[in-house]
Amino acid sequence: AELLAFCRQLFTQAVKLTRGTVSINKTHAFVFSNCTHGQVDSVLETFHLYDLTYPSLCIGQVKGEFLDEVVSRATPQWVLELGMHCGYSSVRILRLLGPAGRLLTVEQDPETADKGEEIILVAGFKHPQFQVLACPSAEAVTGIQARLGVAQHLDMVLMDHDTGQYLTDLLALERCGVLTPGCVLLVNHVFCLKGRPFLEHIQARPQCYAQCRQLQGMMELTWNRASDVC
Ligand SMILES: C[S@@+](CC[C@H](N)C(=O)[O-])C[C@H]1O[C@@H](n2cnc3c(N)ncnc32)[C@H](O)[C@@H]1O
Repeated sequence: AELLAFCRQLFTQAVKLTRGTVSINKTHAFVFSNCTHGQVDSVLETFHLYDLTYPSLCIGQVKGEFLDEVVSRATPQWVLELGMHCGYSSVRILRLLGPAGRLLTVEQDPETADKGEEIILVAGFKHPQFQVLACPSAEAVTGIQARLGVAQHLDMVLMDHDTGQYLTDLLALERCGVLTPGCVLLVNHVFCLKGRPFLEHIQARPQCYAQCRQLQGMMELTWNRASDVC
């Protein structure tokens, strides 16, 4: 069965390679025109269908289920997502938030941000459940306190943008004091070369960061800060 799964994966990858490079326009057009508008499950299934045949930047179903499990367990009120792309992970998060739950999602490319926002709306979510910030993560993180209003805290952060930017953004979040004790960080592609400074930072501070689980390069961490040692 494992060999069969491996062969299927190889075949899928080979098919995808013949379909060119990742395209936000193609992803958006496919999902927009093939899903049932207003039905969140249909939106996700249509992303999965696209992902079977075309190259895509979305985290996909396996990591998506990992994300679901983390969100369901953490029951966050405020979630920050860095790297929205076409809105796949945003939709997964939003469907699991409680009535008071809010998502701030960041995408540096304005056209991509528009397309991702449209997919979130198509899935049936409305403002102010979520807010799209079309700017680089560094800018979004710098102004995060103003966005959080009276809450002034984040319960969960998903990093799936530019691995070379992970540490800078994390340090900025630490500095502005918006991470609540117990805040969950879910960090994708954490083991790639550009992610090394981030990994070294958290591994050097076991009193501040507890490493929980990881799946295919996506790592779950908890921010334990309760003193000045961090
Ligand atoms: C891997 S995709 C995100 C996929 C998305 N999380 C999902 O699963 O559907 C990364 C996205 O982050 C954006 N990005 C890269 N660097 C960024 C930065 N510094 N600030 C904000 N967005 C960034 C890219 O434009 C791209 O759309």
